[in-house]
Amino acid sequence: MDAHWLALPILNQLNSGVLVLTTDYTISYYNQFIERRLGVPLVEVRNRCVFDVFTDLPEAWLTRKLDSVIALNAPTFSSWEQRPYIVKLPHLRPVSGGTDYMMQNCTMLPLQHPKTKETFVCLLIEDATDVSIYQQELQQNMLALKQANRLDGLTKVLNRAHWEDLLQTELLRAKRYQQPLSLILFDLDKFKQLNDDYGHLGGDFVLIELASFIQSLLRESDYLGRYGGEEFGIILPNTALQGASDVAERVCKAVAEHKMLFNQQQIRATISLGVAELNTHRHKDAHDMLQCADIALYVSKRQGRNRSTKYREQLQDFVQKVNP
Ligand SMILES: Nc1nc2c(ncn2[C@@H]2O[C@H](COP(=O)(O)OP(=O)(O)OP(=O)(O)O)[C@@H](O)[C@H]2O)c(=O)[nH]1
Repeated sequence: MDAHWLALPILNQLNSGVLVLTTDYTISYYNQFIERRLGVPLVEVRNRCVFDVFTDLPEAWLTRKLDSVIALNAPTFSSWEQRPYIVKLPHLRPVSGGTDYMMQNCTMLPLQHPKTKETFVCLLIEDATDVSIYQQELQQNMLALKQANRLDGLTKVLNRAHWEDLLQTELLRAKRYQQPLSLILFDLDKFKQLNDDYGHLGGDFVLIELASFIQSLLRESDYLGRYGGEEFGIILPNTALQGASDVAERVCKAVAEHKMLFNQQQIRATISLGVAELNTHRHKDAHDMLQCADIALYVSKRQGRNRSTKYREQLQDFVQKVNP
């Protein structure tokens, strides 16, 4: 069967762009897919240089590609991920998802006229806008999911699992590069009473408010995490004991002075803190360091709350005496 008569109707119904160029880059043909989007009939631009008609084309890149297709007599492909579009065309999607132009996969094919033997290059342009938008959405959702997995649902600071992983990573890093590393554990004082006075919602409000307030007092390189109910931890990379203790004192004072408003009632809360520095000889993992900070926190509680304590060896004796 002679199939020539099929070509034109099919080319014009095709849901892809077909653009045919001569070897000196003049337009020989484009189908209705391009015509509709460009708004210029083929007869007006036939035999004109493609770079004069599509002024946004990446000329240097495209001539290199076209020349190699002609020279090698082999097709080449460019995906929207490498180059979002070659021929700048609007997409016809009602909801653009932030993309103004049609994302394109483009195959460049060498063609030869059967009679004249003249060489042409055909650019087959597939609309990849939908795929690119789905991929963007997927990436955004994956990112949000990853973030959600790392954050505490109530306070939106790091959750315990992720925070502990970070502590272990920072501990290994500090040991490897012989840098200091400190840790603060803190716990809200008399939080049970606060829950009783203002209800569980009031308690939740205080946790959320203080987590965000304390976060604002820290460096971006410090990691605040929720360790348990009303217990939190701060990892301070590259910080020695005295520096971490200064941070703890500053946070303790700021929290005590911070007024919070819940249901037209003013709430004040205090915290007790324990500070420990990494001892490369004694601490083999994050758990050992946490234990020291916990002892220091315990001492702060025993000594009247609303204060911070630096960990030192003698505190072990203090704990022993109180809890024989
Ligand atoms: N609202 C609220 N309360 C919580 C949450 N997690 C733990 N709590 C409460 O925090 C209180 C902690 O009480 P305790 O462990 O006795 O400590 P405390 O009352 O803070 O006393 P000290 O730590 O000794 O100062 C308990 O009543 C828990 O129910 C939470 O997510 N939201």
